[in-house]
Amino acid sequence: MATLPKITILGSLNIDLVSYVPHHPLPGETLSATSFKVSPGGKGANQAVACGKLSRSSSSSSIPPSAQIKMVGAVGSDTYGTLLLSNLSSYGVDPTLITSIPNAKTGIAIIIVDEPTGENRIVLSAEANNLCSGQEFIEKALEKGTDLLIMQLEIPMETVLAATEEAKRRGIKVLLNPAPAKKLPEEVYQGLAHLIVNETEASILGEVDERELDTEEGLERVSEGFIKRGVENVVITLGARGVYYMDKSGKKGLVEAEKGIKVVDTTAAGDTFVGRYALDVVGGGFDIEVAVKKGNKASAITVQRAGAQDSIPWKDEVE
Ligand SMILES: Nc1ncnc2c1ncn2[C@@H]1O[C@H](COP(=O)(O)OP(=O)(O)OP(=O)(O)O)[C@@H](O)[C@H]1O
Repeated sequence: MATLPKITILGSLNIDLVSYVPHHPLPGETLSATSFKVSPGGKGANQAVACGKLSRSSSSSSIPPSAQIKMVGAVGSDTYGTLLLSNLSSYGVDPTLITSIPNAKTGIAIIIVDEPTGENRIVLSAEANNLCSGQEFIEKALEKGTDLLIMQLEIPMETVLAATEEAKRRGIKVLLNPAPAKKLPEEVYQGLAHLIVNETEASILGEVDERELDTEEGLERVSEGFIKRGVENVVITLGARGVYYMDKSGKKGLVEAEKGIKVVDTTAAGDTFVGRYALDVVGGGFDIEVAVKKGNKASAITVQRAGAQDSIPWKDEVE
């Protein structure tokens, strides 16, 4: 049997503790929530789940998986850590390279959602995610046979930078989704295979006003800027407008978002896009336009469902 292409995600794992309230509490106020839920999250884990679900069938037997997905990161030695690992397994992601750090706590996001308006307030405690540093993580992320390394910016920047440099040295392709946006050193862009940004990230990293992205000419200028800095493939996701792409050969275009759908919750739309696009990167005969169109279709399914990882479609739902 041919070996499956291998994608590794090096990034964050969090547990979201979500309380739904009739209004945001005032200072000193104790408020009863109308409902509460615990759900696995973190951009790293969400993108790993997107790769896992989109590379295999929900019924597991009918379609064989199209890729092997591994996650590298850190959790605490608590029940939330255990929950995150078993959750990844259930979505087809191999969690065995994730480090459970003794005496550390798992990353937590405390989210309060005002039910009438949907406005949320979030307190993020990165905890174990902040301890994701050192050569051990880089070696795991670049294990022999890795075809693509995906990273975001919810773990220490020095880990992302060191892993990027080492991946380039070893000839392993990197897909960087620099979220949340932070300025990056220029050498990151040089030889970077795939850069996927949303509008906010594009304007911060591209050093332009967000209004510049309102027109196709503006999107072209910003993308060209990244290509000149050494990126091979640039993708800007535009929410309800769709996706803009450009590669170093000059191939470019705007793919419109799917129309006539009922948008319920856009959480994890970007993560779904990254997962579907990544599977095309390792699938052979990569064509940026085709990869972007598939990503756009998959994330249109995610926005029609509530939740984060739950809302990401399986392979048999997009084919
Ligand atoms: N309202 C929508 N209708 C159709 N498709 C959408 C809509 N919103 C998002 N999408 C799809 O999802 C992709 C990613 O969305 P977006 O640009 O908002 O990413 P993001 O800001 O990284 O999202 P998130 O952080 O919530 O995961 C879009 O490029 C588009 O393909």
